[in-house]
Amino acid sequence: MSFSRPLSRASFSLSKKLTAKPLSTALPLARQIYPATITGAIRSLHASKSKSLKERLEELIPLKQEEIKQVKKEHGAKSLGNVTVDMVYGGMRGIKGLIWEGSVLDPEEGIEFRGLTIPDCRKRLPAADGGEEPLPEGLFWLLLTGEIPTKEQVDAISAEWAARSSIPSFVEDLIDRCPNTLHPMSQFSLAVTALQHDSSFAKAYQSGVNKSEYWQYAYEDAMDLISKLPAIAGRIYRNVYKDGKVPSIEMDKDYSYNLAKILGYSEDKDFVELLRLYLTIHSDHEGGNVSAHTMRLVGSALSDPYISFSACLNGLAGPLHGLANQEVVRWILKMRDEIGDAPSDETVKGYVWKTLKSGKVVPGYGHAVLRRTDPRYEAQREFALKRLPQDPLFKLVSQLYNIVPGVLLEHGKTRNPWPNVDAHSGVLLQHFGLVEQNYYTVLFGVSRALGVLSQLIWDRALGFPIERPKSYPTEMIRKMFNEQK
Ligand SMILES: CC(=O)SCCNC(=O)CCNC(=O)[C@H](O)C(C)(C)COP(=O)(O)OP(=O)(O)OC[C@H]1O[C@@H](n2cnc3c(N)ncnc32)[C@H](O)[C@@H]1OP(=O)(O)O
Ligand SMILES: O=C([O-])CC(=O)C(=O)O
Repeated sequence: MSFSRPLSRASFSLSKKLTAKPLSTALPLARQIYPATITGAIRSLHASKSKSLKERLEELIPLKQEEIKQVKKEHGAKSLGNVTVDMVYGGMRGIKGLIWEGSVLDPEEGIEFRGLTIPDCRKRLPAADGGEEPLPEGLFWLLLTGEIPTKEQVDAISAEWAARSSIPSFVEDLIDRCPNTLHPMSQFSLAVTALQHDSSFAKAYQSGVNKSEYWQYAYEDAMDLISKLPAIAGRIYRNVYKDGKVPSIEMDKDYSYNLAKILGYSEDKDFVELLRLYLTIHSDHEGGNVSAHTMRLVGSALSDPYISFSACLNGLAGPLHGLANQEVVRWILKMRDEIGDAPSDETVKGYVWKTLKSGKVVPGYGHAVLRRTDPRYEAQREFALKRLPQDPLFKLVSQLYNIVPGVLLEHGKTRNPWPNVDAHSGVLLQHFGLVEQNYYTVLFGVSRALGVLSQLIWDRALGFPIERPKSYPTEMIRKMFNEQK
């Protein structure tokens, strides 16, 4: 196996994805799946310029309800594919069992947010004044409506999120009482659960509100929760790693700037830009990943958005999922300690083999669905090549990109030898001085809120039922098929 082969294939994907495309050719996957919705959404772009997000949703919900009624009438009895015994034992891989409106993941193309790839989003979503990267506020609008908002609409969301950002003092106390040794993700999940105290959805349900109105309360909770995440995430960071003093939010600044400010890094424009990109690209990855699916499952019991999101965060905190970004940096730093910061390719190869032979995974590589370099990795690599090309850890990450896929192919087990999003994110944060690896998944969680909460609003608007798939014990599977012989 030549070392250069994996990178050249990845580079090919990169250059292919970065070629400027008109929107009409940038949407092949989405068009196959929901042509009318996407085309309709694009057509309606101009009509909706003066609307607020909630007003626009009010218009879109009855249309989507009607569309689903039609789809069920026309196609309700058709099969989406077989479910084999292997699939059931294999983590349900490949079973088409969920509806998720905001994004679709194609193994070869990567993620599309309402039909837009990551390069499309970086080109088309509004950026901050003087900035280049998309504002996550715009991505949230896109996920919810399928439309690209104007800069004014995005600014309105920034202002609304800043206005809703304060957290109750008992939640501050709760975070302050956590020992510094409690993992930041556990503190995060705990604080989000406590915010449930003020859930509009839970209160409305208790007061017996009509189910046709559920989405409005889910919307209010989602907006409040997203708004409060910087105050929570920032407080955890300042308590665990700094002096415990939490800077205040600025009402006229965007979400990423404010998060950067609370963390203590807003002076560095490049860091703020990184955060805008980071929060955009980590937001959504269709419905089957552990965090999104957990959100859907828990929310389907009409658990309110806060406790559903807290469950989602607990899933994200697993090392095979979001926590992998922490594991990647730990693994790279350990490698540097063991073999130095300018190792030969052969020495790096030996370190990767040592990890595999000790029965561990190589963090940041492989994916349950993707069969190419993750476009989120590519976006971060592009950011690094432009803004920190000489960073020594970035150089190690690039060297690993050249070597790990070849080793994993030779090892012969991993279905996808290419890097995923987590192989890159931590090294960028390290560059800007945010070196505390255990904190990284908290930032991932802030971003994931945008995807899972936008879908939860739709779940309530569309009246999706409680999730309850069928299960069997092994003994029954055996008997079922033995009897057929
Ligand atoms: C945001 C995200 O969640 S992205 C994913 C982040 N996670 C990581 O980077 C952790 C490292 N990667 C992995 O563990 C896996 O590739 C996962 C969890 C992402 C996907 O898991 P799967 O869909 O089961 O992967 P796949 O079908 O390729 O697994 C086949 C075998 O290869 C192994 N494998 C997969 N990836 C790797 C890897 N990076 N290093 C070593 N072995 C691997 C699996 O553990 C499995 O081994 P087993 O048969 O002994 O159980
Ligand atoms: O899609 C997955 O299974 C995991 C992932 O990359 C994500 O959730 O961002």
